[in-house]
Amino acid sequence: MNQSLPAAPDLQTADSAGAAEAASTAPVFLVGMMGAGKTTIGRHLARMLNRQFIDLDHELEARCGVRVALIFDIEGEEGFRRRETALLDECSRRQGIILATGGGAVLAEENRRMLSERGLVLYLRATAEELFRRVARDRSRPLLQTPDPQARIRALLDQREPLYESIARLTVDTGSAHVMQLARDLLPRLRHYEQQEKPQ
Ligand SMILES: Nc1ncnc2c1ncn2[C@@H]1O[C@H](COP(=O)(O)OP(=O)(O)OP(=O)(O)O)[C@@H](O)[C@H]1O
Ligand SMILES: O=C(O)C1=C[C@@H](O)[C@@H](O)[C@H](O)C1
Ligand SMILES: [Mg+2]
Repeated sequence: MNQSLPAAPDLQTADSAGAAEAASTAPVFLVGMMGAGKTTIGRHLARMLNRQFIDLDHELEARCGVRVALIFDIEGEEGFRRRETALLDECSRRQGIILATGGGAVLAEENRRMLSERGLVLYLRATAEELFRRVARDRSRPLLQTPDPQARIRALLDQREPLYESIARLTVDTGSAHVMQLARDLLPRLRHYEQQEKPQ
C-alpha cells in the first residue's frame, strides 16, 4: 500500500511518587500470548508497586498515530516488527518500569536478548482455549483475523511457548483467577526476586 505513517513523537515520561526508588530498580517485562493478560495485569502491578507502566503496543500506536492493525495493513508484519524492535530497544533501557510487550515481541532473537539482559522477564501463561475465550470477540489483533482464529492461537502458542520459556525468570499460570488477584499474588514474588538481585 502506498501510504506512510507519520513521524513519531517523543516518548512521554510519566512521573510517579516512586520514581526515585524505581530509578535504580530493574524493569519488569511481561511476555506471553495475545490475551495472556500482559496489559491488564501489568497495569495493576504498576499501580500496586507505584511504578510507571508502559504498554509497547499502545506506545507504538501513540507514536504512529494509528492502531496496530493499520500498521500491519500499511507496512505488513515485517514493518510492524521493525518498529516493535526499535521501540523495545528504547523502552527496555528504562529503570523501574513495568513493560507489557506485544505477544510476538519474543520472536526476534535480538528482542529476547534485550529482555533477558535488561530486566526481569515474567511469562503469563494460559492455554489456547483460555486465550481464545478472552480475545474471541476483539477484532483489534490482526493475526487473529482468519477463518479459524482458535487454530491460529494454537499454532502461535506451539511456536512461541519455548521462546517465552527460554527467557522467563518467573512464570505465572493465569488460569481462571481474577486479574487483580493474579497481580496481588505476584507482588511477593517480584519483591523476593528484587531483594535477591540487589548488590550485597
Ligand atoms: N486471567 C484472566 N482471567 C480472565 N480474563 C482475563 C485474564 N487475563 C486477561 N483477561 C482478559 O483478556 C483480555 C485480553 O487481555 P490483555 O489485553 O491484558 O492481554 P494481552 O496479553 O495484553 O494481549 P496482547 O498481546 O494482544 O496485547 C482482556 O479483556 C482481559 O480483561
Ligand atoms: O501476538 C502477536 O504477534 C501480536 C500481539 C499484539 O500484542 C500486537 O503486538 C500485535 O497484534 C501482534
Ligand atoms: Mg496487550
